[in-house]
Amino acid sequence: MIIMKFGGSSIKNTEAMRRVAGIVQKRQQQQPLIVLSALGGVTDQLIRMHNAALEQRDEQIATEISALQNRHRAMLNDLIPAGAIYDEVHYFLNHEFKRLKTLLDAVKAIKVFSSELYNSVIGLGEMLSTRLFEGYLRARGLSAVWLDVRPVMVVEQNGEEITPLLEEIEKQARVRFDHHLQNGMLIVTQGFLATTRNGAPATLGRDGSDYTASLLGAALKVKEIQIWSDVDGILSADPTIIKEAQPLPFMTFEEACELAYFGARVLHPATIQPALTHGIPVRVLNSHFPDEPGTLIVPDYEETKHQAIKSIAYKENITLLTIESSRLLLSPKAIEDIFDILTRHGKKVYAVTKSATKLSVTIQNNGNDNRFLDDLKRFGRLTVEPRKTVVSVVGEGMKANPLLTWQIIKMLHEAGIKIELISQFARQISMMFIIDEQDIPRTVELIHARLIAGGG
Ligand SMILES: Nc1ncnc2c1ncn2[C@@H]1O[C@H](COP(=O)(O)OP(=O)(O)O)[C@@H](O)[C@H]1O
Ligand SMILES: N[C@@H](CC(=O)OP(=O)(O)O)C(=O)O
Repeated sequence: MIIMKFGGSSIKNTEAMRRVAGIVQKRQQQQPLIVLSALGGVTDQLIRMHNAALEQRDEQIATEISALQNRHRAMLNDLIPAGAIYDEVHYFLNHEFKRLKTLLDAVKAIKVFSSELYNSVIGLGEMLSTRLFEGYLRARGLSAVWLDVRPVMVVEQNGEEITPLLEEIEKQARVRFDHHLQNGMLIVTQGFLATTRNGAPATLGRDGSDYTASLLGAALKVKEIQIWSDVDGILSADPTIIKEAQPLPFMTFEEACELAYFGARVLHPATIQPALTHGIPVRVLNSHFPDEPGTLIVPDYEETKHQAIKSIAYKENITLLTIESSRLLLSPKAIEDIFDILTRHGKKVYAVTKSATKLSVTIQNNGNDNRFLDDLKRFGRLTVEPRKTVVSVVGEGMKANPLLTWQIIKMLHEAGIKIELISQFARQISMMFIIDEQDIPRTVELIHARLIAGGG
């Protein structure tokens, strides 16, 4: 059995969905369980609708709802001929659109943010896409069944932190999925969606469908977890900057995790952990070119070692905070308190460096609430530098080549690119540094040309 997860880019229109159905049909012998995201762009649209409802912007809500309905209905009309399956899916979609209106009315009525309402609204896209796809598979004559992932994907929610409850997920997956699998059915289910232990709607976070795939893969002990996207695998750099970026045939779990964490959007960073725990290989494939081999992510293998740097990733919208105070010299508790403040305000920390009296941390700039800065000022002189980027270069071979760090620093210095902060563990597979946002293209191009495409 395998998991096949298709992201929004793979099912964004009728043609794409037909292609995906063909891919699944060809691999039926491997007993795939299919995990789908919402159609490309739909989750963003649902977030816009939710925000419009909070701000009572009725006209915008009406326009967005009709665009969403038209898009799904047009696909239904194209994909499924008139008949019982069409009627069933049509009824389901209408029911979900009505539910969406009710939820948005509730958001408008209470006028304050409710995480339950928010999660219900933004999770609706996966309900629509999966029902459409399952109906289409049946219309093609395949034995498919639509299953609701929400009672299976049980999580604990603590503020913004989501922890999947693995034992419960495994138990629920066995109870709800096993007999369909034994009957040879193609299960179609939703990525991204989850439910808290108390039954409240939740999600696994943006781009979380990859994580769903690996959690289900681990729960059902599958042979392989496949992440199907719109690129030929994990590439040597972001293809939007480097057109000639090349797919990497193999990666270790550790390399993939680092790259995903530092911005290689093609894979959600949490995907690796459940797969790693159970030693299940993850393969990243292109739904536009399904016969390409893609990238296979495995615990370890020899060939990786020869190329020092394999890929480069970056994460924008980073703020560099530096606190300068003699308290940092004398009180270890001050550091604990600083991290406590960042955690309480939901700030994800990417890199940290400390000297005798200075502490620098880089955080993702999420949201406009800057009250945490006032809290941090209590500790000493605070410098806030926004619009930074964390860049990470990754490759198993870096362990054996400490001079690479020096080469990168020298190269960027000669190009006039200022590095703000460097973070690297000794004998590790990655190195990370902070630059100005405006220097991203030049930095990525330089490192890719000289140290990745050039072979290092
Ligand atoms: N190193 C990388 N390798 C592959 N893709 C990358 C990388 N860095 C960024 N990307 C981007 O990630 C995109 C795929 O992620 P995403 O749009 O979330 O796909 P999906 O809808 O399939 O989940 C690619 O189209 C590509 O532009
Ligand atoms: N639809 C959700 C979950 C997801 O994973 O989407 P995608 O696979 O298209 O990145 C989101 O946009 O966040």
